[in-house]
Amino acid sequence: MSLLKISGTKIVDEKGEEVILRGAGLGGWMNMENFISGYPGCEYQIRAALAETIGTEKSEFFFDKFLEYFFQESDAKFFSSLGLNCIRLPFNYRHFEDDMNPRVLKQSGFKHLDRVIDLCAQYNIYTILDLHTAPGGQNTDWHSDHGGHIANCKFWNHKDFQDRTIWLWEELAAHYKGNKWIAGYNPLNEPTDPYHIRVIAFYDRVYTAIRAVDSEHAIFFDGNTFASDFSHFGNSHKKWENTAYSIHDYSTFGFPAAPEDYIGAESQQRRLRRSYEKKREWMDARGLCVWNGEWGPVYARQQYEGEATEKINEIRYHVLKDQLSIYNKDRLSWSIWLYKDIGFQGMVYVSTKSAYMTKFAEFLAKKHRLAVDAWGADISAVQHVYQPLTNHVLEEISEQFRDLYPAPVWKLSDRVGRLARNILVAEFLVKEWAAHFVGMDETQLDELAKSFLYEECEKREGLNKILTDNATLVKEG
Ligand SMILES: O[C@@H]1[C@@H](O)[C@H](O[C@@H]2CO[C@@H](O[C@@H]3CO[C@@H](O)[C@H](O)[C@H]3O)[C@H](O)[C@H]2O)OC[C@H]1O
Repeated sequence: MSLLKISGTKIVDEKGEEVILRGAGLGGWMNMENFISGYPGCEYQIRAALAETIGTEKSEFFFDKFLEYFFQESDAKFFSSLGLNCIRLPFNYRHFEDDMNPRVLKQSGFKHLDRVIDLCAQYNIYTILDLHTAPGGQNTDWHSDHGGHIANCKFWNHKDFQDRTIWLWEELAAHYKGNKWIAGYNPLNEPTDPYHIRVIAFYDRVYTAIRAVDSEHAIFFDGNTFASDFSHFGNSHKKWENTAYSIHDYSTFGFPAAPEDYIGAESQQRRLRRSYEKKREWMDARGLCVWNGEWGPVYARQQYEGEATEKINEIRYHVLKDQLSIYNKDRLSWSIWLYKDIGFQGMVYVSTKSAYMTKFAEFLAKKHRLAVDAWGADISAVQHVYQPLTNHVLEEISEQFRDLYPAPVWKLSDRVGRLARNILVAEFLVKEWAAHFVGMDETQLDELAKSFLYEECEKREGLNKILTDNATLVKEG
């Protein structure tokens, strides 16, 4: 067996036969996220708060146990039993480099990443390494773990952050060179470069750096603006070999803010397809390989949406199926977001009866009510608080100055409330989250982390069935 390669529009094996990668992202693990792992704000904030609250030793013990339990052999076995063959592994640079000790590799970063890559390999699952959080933060959102929202942020304006990212990829490429179960490297998740050209210059640099160390692994480049826009890429692809291009195909119909209930009407299907086709236009015009690195609806939860849960989720499954039928026709490789979480989007989720969910039940309900997680937020309970602020901006700022990048992806009305909730209010909740750990000993911390163990989790059967059906469909096709 040799490494997978990109050949024209396809991913191929050593015999030149097409391999369609179908799977999920392991978000919330080596790049923790508020709505996935169950806390407010950003990972660096809760790590600092927990260390302050219970001490560094206990805090590190908890996070290490969390990493250990989150993905184990039983997860790989289950995942492969569904007929899926690839896991995207998002990680945070902080596992490999300390901001106060830049360019010194932390070998400890490989402990869990190597473990999971090897476990997946044992079950014939490819992995794709995804740098989800780069030094300085490469996008406007919580998942690049920098605590701000400015698109023209540190990563794009300070060469040193880019240099450190290049250095990190050199180290990673040297470490993983030759590993046949790694399908490739995804050097930067969802860049948001308001000028659209610095991202291309960065890709040139990271491509050259990786290739100098590792000439074999495929590279998967995300489009700008949350992997949706390649319109400024021009002829850049001519410099990049063995490279595929990643779109993130989230449909508004799969979220609480959908404009209407999805019933599969012709106009809705057209909208679904159009939004997908627009993202891959640049690749299609040039015969390049497309990978859908993130997509998928979020789901209603009994504890929040009550009786409406089932009906909402049927609608979301309908969106999911219609997206898959588009992808199947195109023989598209995809990675659904998300393998495991606390119950909003994952194929597998932490049980409401678990130690973690019991301890945090009230706190998580408050977070939900305050809509402090931007992802799929239901803002109905707090809209009245933020509407005056939106009105204020509308009254005081003339139309010509309202469209701040990433507009039109971020609309003004979303932007004002979203930032206030997701950054400002969330910050006040960080210490409240950490306070739940006061007085816990290692046995109790272990128990809490164990809530994320596969054996303790529930499965989103409807979602898994649809994924399996489609994985098989394509194999037979
Ligand atoms: O870590 C992931 C993260 O990668 C992902 O990021 C979001 C992707 O979607 C972005 O909004 C979409 C932009 O395009 C429109 O057409 C879609 O309707 C929007 O959903 C969003 O701003 C990013 O944060 O999200 C989930 C995280 O867990």
